[in-house]
Amino acid sequence: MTVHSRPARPVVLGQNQYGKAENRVVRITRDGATHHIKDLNVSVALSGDMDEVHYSGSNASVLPTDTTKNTVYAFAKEHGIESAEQFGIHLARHFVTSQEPIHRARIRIEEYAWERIETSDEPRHSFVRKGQETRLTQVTYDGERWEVVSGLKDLTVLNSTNSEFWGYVKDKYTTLKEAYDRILATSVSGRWRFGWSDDAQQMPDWETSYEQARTHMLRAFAETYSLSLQQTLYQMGARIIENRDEIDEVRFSLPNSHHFLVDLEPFGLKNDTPDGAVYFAADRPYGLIEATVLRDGCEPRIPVDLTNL
Ligand SMILES: O=c1[nH]c(=O)c2[nH]c(=O)[nH]c2[nH]1
Repeated sequence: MTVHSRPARPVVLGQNQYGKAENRVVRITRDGATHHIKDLNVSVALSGDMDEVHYSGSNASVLPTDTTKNTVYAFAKEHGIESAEQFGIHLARHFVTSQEPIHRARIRIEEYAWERIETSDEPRHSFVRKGQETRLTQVTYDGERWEVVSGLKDLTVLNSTNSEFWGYVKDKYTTLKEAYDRILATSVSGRWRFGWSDDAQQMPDWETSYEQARTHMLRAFAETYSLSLQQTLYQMGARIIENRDEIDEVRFSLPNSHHFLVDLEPFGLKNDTPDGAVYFAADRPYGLIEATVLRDGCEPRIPVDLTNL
């Protein structure tokens, strides 16, 4: 009888790779009052001597995908993110040179572009995602009266400081730690209703109105020292009502896009340092904060559920 170390197989393993996909890394670098942001989605795929884990389940050559995730966050803190290319090269070299069974590393990175929200003065820690927003309007006419509701959706904004959240109700299910310096980020969905309702009235300049409402809203987001997203929302609406006579009502639906400070202590790295930090940008679940802000004496007419508009 011939003894084979491995039985002849009618089936063999082909190309394979593994790793952690879509690590959402936000790196804030603080240069005094001026902050810089790098926002990446990093996917790691490793391959090499990985036959055994597939054939027998032996994990002896497997660097856990969880470790590849931790490496991405630790490198973002330790070495910074100069560019997506430089970051990808650094990671790929690390996996191939530090682990004998790993022969190839493929790092895919999407980078999300942000630009600064310009305010009249420092500090500079407010950003808006480039080219994301959609402008909206709804016009209704019954032969006599007009109703115009305009607005936008998918306008993503972020403050890298000047946001706290504490002093809230705590019951037996509350585990949230009070935050004294957190990232505040949201994707704004907002509608505003014009006071113009009949042909005898002076019609607003729609283009100027949109530009100005957007600018006032962004400035209020950037300039509010926030104790909650609810407070920031109110300021954004109030700023539009105060500055734009043609607008009587504003409604916002604001997802609270949570950014969690990554615990890098196990790797000997202090994350929350004066020169900045690395965050995990979670996409769900998210807090959802919604409210209407009105000119005093005006009727609320924008539907509560913005998806119906
Ligand atoms: O700004 C916030 N408002 C909340 O109501 C809330 N709830 C929560 O868990 N985090 C936050 N943040």
